[in-house]
Amino acid sequence: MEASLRSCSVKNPSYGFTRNSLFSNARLHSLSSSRIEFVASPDFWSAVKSASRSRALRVRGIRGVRAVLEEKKAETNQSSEGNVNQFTCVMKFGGSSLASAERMREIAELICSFPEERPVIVLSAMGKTTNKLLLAGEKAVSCGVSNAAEIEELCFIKELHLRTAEELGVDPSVISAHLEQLEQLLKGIAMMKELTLRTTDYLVSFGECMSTRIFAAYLNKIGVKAHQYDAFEIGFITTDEFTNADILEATYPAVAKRLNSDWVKDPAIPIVTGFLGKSWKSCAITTLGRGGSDLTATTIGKALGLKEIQVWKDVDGVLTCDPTIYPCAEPVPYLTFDEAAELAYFGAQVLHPQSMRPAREADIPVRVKNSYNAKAPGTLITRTRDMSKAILTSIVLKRNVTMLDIVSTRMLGQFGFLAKVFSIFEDLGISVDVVATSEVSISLTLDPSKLWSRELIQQELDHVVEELEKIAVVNLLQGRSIISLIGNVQHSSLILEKAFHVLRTNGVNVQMISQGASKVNISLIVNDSEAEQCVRALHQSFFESSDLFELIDGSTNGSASSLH
Ligand SMILES: Nc1ncnc2c1ncn2[C@@H]1O[C@H](COP(=O)(O)OP(=O)(O)O)[C@@H](O)[C@H]1O
Ligand SMILES: N[C@@H](CC(=O)OP(=O)(O)O)C(=O)O
Repeated sequence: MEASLRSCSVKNPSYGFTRNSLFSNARLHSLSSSRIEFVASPDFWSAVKSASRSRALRVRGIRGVRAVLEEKKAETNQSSEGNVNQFTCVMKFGGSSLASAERMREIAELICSFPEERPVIVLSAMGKTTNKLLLAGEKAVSCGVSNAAEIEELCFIKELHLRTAEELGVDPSVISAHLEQLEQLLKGIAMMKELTLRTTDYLVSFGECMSTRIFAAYLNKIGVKAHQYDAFEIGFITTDEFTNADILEATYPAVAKRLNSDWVKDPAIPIVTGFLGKSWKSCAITTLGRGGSDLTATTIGKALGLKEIQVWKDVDGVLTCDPTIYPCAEPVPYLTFDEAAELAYFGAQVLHPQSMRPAREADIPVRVKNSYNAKAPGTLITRTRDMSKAILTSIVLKRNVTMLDIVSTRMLGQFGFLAKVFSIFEDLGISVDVVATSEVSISLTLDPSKLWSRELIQQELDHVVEELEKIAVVNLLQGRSIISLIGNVQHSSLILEKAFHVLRTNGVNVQMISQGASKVNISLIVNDSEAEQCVRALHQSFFESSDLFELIDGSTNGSASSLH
């Protein structure tokens, strides 16, 4: 076992050290009368940390002597708990990379093509399995117990997973218990005629539980030793907001300890379920919100202190806009964590909105790559990047947004208006996306899916308006879109000048505008019906013509594609 070197100096050197005073799970490295150096097992360091906040330790066998442990940096990779790290990177593969046996074979080859890496692998469910499971759950509520086994989506999922196992030459018994339990669960839902959020999470967990079992079995079959892990069994502790749970801090040391110590006992590539966790209160399975496997990957990256987090998608990295809106979108080579977080939060499906947080906290680069085109450089996301030539990075569209215009019924100079408005949103548990204010009025937008999990239903909206009307005149406007211009807000005047020119020539009236405190995002609110046309026109203007480059540095040599 490789281990880290720690040094330990004695505060009262007159006592000295002997070989006998060594800790049972530390190996002697060097010894003098006042200083001892040893190689410690991963467990040792966490025991020390939990035993003493000051990191001072009473050395066993020498009464009265206090030793101060110092960490010797940079000897080896360290996990979040100071454990020795056995792994170099995390590689996450989404549903689009795992849609069939053929794709799984290619992913196995891809992993093996990096023999210098010791990766942790995070997998999503195969293809569109999560959507199918959700649909199966909805159908089960009203189909009757006797019809539950025949639900089309259940049959599809069974067939896909059994066929994949067969085509990969894997024993179907690795998933047969799960398929059986899934059918039982759907019958249970049919019997109860009810699908709670907690049951929804249990239901969708079958997707990741099965994809990881098939893939780990396949790697073992081709001679690559792998070990399947359910995230909810290895320390992914979450809040109990079912369908949109948040990772709790306790996750980091727990996951590091489990993965590292298992590797020490029996080295094998960990194949971990993305998207899933365990509620700290109820101990039930939770999910991290749609696309949550990205967050699983960055959490593991931080827990293990890895050098890189890779998320493998079906596109050549983060693109200048959603390719389904405009196929001419181009890859963005570099992004900061802030840019990527804004982009994800404001609707770019390519990354989970919370996934940048652990990577940013631990300062670990995230690389977005294409599993269909591994040679493409992808997008590298880091804390900082050269912004000297950056103007606009990406254009993001969030549809189906509700906008509220709130005008105070009191006089100008009335203080506390903003506080009152926001306390109403807080009380109702509603998240606000974009805000623009004056002293007596506020325009804001509400997240369409209220944290990704459920629709802001009309009843809830009526309730918001009712509460706000106690202090203001309220105008509710539905069917709006947020177009977010992610980029270098140092050039905000230039970006706005160009954007408004484009929108004016396309006959579009902007209904609200806001520049975020993060200084990487300008948001424009337009009608849903005009939004896609706006994105295409903005893309053409910002990324496909060279006049912007000329405007920024007066040069005529630049190309538009160097501007992000
Ligand atoms: N700005 C963007 N850059 C790249 N992809 C985007 C962007 N906006 C939306 N997408 C969509 O995100 C998809 C990739 O994300 P996702 O489906 O979650 O991948 P996976 O399932 O592999 O994790 C792409 O196929 C693309 O259609
Ligand atoms: N399977 C889950 C989690 C996930 O991250 O999926 P993907 O990586 O395919 O976006 C979902 O569909 O939401």
